Amino acid sequence: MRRFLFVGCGNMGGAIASAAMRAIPHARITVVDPSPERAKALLPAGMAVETHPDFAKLGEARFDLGILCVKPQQFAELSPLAISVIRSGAIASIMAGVTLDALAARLGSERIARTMPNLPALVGQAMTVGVAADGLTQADRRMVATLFEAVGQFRWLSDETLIDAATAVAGSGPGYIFAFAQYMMEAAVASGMDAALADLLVRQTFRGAAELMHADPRTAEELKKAVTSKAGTTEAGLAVFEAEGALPELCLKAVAAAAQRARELSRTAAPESPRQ
Ligand SMILES: NC(=O)C1=CN([C@@H]2O[C@H](COP(=O)(O)OP(=O)(O)OC[C@H]3O[C@@H](n4cnc5c(N)ncnc54)[C@H](O)[C@@H]3O)[C@@H](O)[C@H]2O)C=CC1
Ligand SMILES: O=C(O)[C@@H]1CCC=N1
Repeated sequence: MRRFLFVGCGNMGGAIASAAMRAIPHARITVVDPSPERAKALLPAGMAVETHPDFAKLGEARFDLGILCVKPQQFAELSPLAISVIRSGAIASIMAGVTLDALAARLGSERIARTMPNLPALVGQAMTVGVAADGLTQADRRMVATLFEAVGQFRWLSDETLIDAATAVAGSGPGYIFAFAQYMMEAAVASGMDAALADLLVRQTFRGAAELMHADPRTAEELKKAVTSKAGTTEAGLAVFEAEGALPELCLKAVAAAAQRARELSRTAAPESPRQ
């Protein structure tokens, strides 16, 4: 039996805890969240989860893995009691921009993984990367990988500096895709469609394109060419997206800006004193 402690059960904690309950046999899940009603609403009905508003009743409890799913500011405010419970086992953080050094300094433990999942965890299709501190054992690494494989795909990174780029591409990536869908819907409405039809056309086009890209071994560029007829409509649309300074350059700039923000968050969340 694996005992998982979820610290924070909002969008991401709720999604990962739900998947763990479904996919990991004998997982025993405990959730601490000051909004237990919201937390329960985000978890599947009828599943056995112990939910607490704080750590008051957990002083003696021990866990195999604590998963930190709070915002970085909320992490900074965790009580000494919370920290002593969390560090009873291995620890996985999903917080953007909180480094292994900052985690180790605050938690007083080296059995830590810093991970970055994304919101499609809600439908079991997350992309998660992780980087392990030296103190994480092989058994801990397998436990962390098993947890994140329950919500999608998981890869270990060998270098922590890559996690900022991974955050900019995959952590934030669904937000860019949803923004693109939003603008396509707005363009469809501007072309005369009603909002419901625009919504249907864009949702199904995104779903179909994503499933094709998953199922078909051709590269994204090859698939793009398969849609594009010589002197046809796609070519006309792509000429706008691929004009100088347009989408390719915007993607480079957006990923660089998000990675830069991740680095800034790391500096803000840096430990006040270096770890011993
Ligand atoms: N939303 C996203 O797409 C992604 C978010 N992340 C990271 O996940 C973390 C959580 O993000 P969301 O789930 O979106 O936020 P959220 O606001 O939905 O969830 C945070 C939860 O933590 C709870 N909380 C606050 N203080 C607490 C405490 N002292 N003890 C226990 N629980 C406490 C809140 O009540 C809330 O339910 C952030 O650090 C973010 O960087 C990582 C990847 C993707
Ligand atoms: O926007 C953020 O900071 C978090 C991390 C990746 C997705 N959401």
